[in-house]
Amino acid sequence: MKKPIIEVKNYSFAYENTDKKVLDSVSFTINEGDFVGIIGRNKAGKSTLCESLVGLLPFTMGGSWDGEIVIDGKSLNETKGAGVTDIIGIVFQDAESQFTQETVEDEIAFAMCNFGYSRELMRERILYASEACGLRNMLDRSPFKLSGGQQQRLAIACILALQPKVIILDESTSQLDPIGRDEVFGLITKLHAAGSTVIMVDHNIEKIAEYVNKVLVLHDGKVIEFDDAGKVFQKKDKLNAHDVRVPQVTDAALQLKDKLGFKEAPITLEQAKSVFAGYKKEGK
Ligand SMILES: Nc1ncnc2c1ncn2[C@@H]1O[C@H](COP(=O)(O)OP(=O)(O)OP(=O)(O)O)[C@@H](O)[C@H]1O
Repeated sequence: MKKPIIEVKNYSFAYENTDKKVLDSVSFTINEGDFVGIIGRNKAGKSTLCESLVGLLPFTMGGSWDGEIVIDGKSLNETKGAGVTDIIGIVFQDAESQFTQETVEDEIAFAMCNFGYSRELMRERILYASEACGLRNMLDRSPFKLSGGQQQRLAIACILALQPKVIILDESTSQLDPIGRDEVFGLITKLHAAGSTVIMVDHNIEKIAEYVNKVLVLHDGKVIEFDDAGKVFQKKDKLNAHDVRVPQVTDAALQLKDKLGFKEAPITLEQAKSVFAGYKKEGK
């Protein structure tokens, strides 16, 4: 049986000086090895949820909360948000603004220095993270002179050097061109295949449908759906009512569902190709 790595139990959160619950009685469990996409309209609370999962909210940045978040068996309420950097790490949208060092190598080393890693361990992890993220031949380059996709891969390498079990990407592909976006999705797919648990916030529904296995839909701070991606995207009417669209291929297939009689609409082009190829062969 899969082991729970993130347990969110009836968690509510309000920013300082407000009593509006930006997250309202949120409960869900993510297991080791899951690849979860978090979707929802603007201001649904997605970033607030991600920052809560790493303990930044409320413990570093303030705010009031209720309920509990447990990361790999550690309650953030008990650790006051600390002690989970080797379990869970977050990559934000604007990688460049977080860089402070003159070279890629120093940037990857930076967090490890702060955590007091030995020189040998740092060297080992720099090689591991730069290799995994395709930056091994760029260690002496300036982080500020990399392309958008390379900068996001560097931001991921900085997190990866700490070898967390869970990586969260909060809209980290939204400012990238299609090539940069594919670079990041390609890297994340590799990390997931190697055993990492991945949580990804992204407005690109097609990419989410293509890559993740579970989808969590947030709306006004509440979890509307949390299930296998294939199941969630069948619920077009419910998602549309919460300002979330389904993949275009699913939308089109749902319109043909009754006529063609398939049980579940495909959510990716690849799936659609095999569903519709079957119909062609059978001459239906
Ligand atoms: N530092 C803050 N102080 C007060 N309110 C905040 C703060 N940050 C976010 N909010 C509010 O919390 C709500 C949820 O914001 P959040 O950024 O978590 O949503 P989101 O789903 O990530 O949105 P988007 O898709 O637009 O990035 C919004 O109403 C936002 O205005």
